[in-house]
Amino acid sequence: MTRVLVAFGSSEGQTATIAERVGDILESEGHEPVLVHLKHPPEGLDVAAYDGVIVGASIHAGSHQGYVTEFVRENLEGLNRQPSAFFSVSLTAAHADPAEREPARELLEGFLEETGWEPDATLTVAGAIKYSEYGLVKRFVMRRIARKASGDTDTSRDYEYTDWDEVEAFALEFSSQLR
Ligand SMILES: Cc1cc2nc3c(=O)[nH]c(=O)nc-3n(C[C@H](O)[C@H](O)[C@H](O)COP(=O)(O)O)c2cc1C
Repeated sequence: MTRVLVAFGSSEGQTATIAERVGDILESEGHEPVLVHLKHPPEGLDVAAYDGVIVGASIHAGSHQGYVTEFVRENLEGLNRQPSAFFSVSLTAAHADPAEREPARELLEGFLEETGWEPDATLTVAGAIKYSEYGLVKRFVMRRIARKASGDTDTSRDYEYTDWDEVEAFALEFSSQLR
């Protein structure tokens, strides 16, 4: 059985939910997924102990979580040696207009350039707005971002934009490369 590390950063939980879905798909394909939140990685986490690695991170104020960048930098050699994939979660990826989604792709490419990582597959995927879970400042910031990206500014409810078919296709494609 192939062991796959699904390591992620998540500030409000949507990337964690996506990582769980990726894990479920890998499991249904006969692999053994191991999910790790990189904010609290287990001691001695070693990518060499796995047959493949998928990393996920979300974008806040134009950057992915710093602790994910750090993880990729520290494990660069191992990541570039084995099957690996990266998915980036953002609100920019929720734009209906492909041209408006481009900055999400640019941030993903910038992350890879900055770290030197060359994953086999990448995905930019739309996240969520969880107004009900934000404090006052975050709600204000998010409402401004949402006005531009999705137009969903009713702070009395939450919104999920993630395209689960896209997530499933990404996980299945990676799974097929592990055989
Ligand atoms: C304070 C804040 C800042 C954000 N900044 C950006 C941003 O600069 N660009 C973007 O595309 N999305 C931005 N987002 C949207 C998040 O990427 C989106 O909500 C995502 O689902 C968060 O994933 P997480 O729940 O795993 O942290 C921001 C969200 C918050 C709450």
